[in-house]
Amino acid sequence: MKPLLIKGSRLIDPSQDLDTVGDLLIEDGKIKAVGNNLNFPYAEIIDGRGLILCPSFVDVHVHLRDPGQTYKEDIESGSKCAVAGGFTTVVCMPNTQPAIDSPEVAQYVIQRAREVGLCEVLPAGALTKGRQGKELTDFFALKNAGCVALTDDGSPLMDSRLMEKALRLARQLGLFVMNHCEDDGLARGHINEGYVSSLLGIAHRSPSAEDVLVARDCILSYHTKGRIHIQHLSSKLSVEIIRFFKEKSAPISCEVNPYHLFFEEDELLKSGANAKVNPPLRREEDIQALLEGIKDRTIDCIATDHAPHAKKEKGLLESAMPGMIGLQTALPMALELVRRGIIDLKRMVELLSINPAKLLGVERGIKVGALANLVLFNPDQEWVLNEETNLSKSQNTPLWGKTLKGRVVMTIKDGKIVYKSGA
Ligand SMILES: NC(=O)N[C@@H](CC(=O)O)C(=O)O
Ligand SMILES: [Zn+2]
Repeated sequence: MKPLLIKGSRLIDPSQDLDTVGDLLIEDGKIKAVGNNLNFPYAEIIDGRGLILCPSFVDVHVHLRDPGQTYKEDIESGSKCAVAGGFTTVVCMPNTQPAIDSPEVAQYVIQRAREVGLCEVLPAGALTKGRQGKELTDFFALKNAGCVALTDDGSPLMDSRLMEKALRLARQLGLFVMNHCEDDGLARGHINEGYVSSLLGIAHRSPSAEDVLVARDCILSYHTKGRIHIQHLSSKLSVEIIRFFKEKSAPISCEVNPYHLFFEEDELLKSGANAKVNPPLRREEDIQALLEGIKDRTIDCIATDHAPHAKKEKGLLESAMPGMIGLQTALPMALELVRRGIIDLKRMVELLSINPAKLLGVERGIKVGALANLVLFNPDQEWVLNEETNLSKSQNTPLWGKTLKGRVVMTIKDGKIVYKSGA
């Protein structure tokens, strides 16, 4: 591979307290030099002027639907979406068919991702066999097969005794537990409990469903000292509960799906089932609480919960599958937070790259000698997510056909260009 010399971009890396314009040389997969007026005659020169170069993004919550539901996404199409969105590491959820509840399925995912050769795909193993919530999986075997975390995502683990045991066991194995926090009994409905659910007469999923399980899992993490990662936060009170337990030094981390930072429940009246997601889009007061959590570091990372569904699965609201695709839209949405003055670019890179990388123990950073996992993006380029630009097998997002601001120009994984935008 020819060395790459990216010249004149704005280099941003909060882990190195770096925000400066300069040149960066990549050789043999690693960052070889960072500085001004670098000249290496044998290198491929990339003009980075007017662009931002930062550590590539890490997504701890994606659904690649492979094995078993590859009609709506697979490891190849999902990897293409990831690198086009600036991600070079993703954690894929185990709600596949069969579930990732055995070493064999975990190994399939890892091998397939290596064959595709675009993005590092790290499987999360299921917490319980078949994600049934009844019997813990073999955490030791799943860890040895390459699983980095354990979750039954798509479903909560309701049995508190099992959750307590899982936290203890995962801690001993150096794994962490993630949970989809919506209490089954309170989340039988489809959309947020509010004016839209009453207007449409559709059964709701109350915020209490999330708050109750977030509180339980924080309490269990506090007592067991087992690491819990709360997935896709959506409610005001759950942010406050996590803030309280983080102040008591419980080993808790959490994520937010960008859609919950921008869209209220009334988006369902505009986008129909394309705005149906679990947990559901809620209200302005929830959005404000999540944004507060983004600012004061209660929320550790942005995770897309990229959840592809086929058109036929996004018909009537009640029967539609919940979830939205998000790998290619995370950057423009996160940049909108910067444009609105809610966070700065350094905090954005922390949320999309540095923090999720730390959660997983994967390396990210602009420092000489580090593996070159980088993304070069144009924060001002406008583009539309449509048939031409979408790389997912699915199109389920309220952002379909909308103009987005901010686009990846190039994504580099271990020194190799794995994505280059056509435009
Ligand atoms: N978030 C969703 O609404 N759907 C996810 C499952 C999940 O993450 O809960 C999916 O797999 O489609
Ligand atoms: Zn979930």
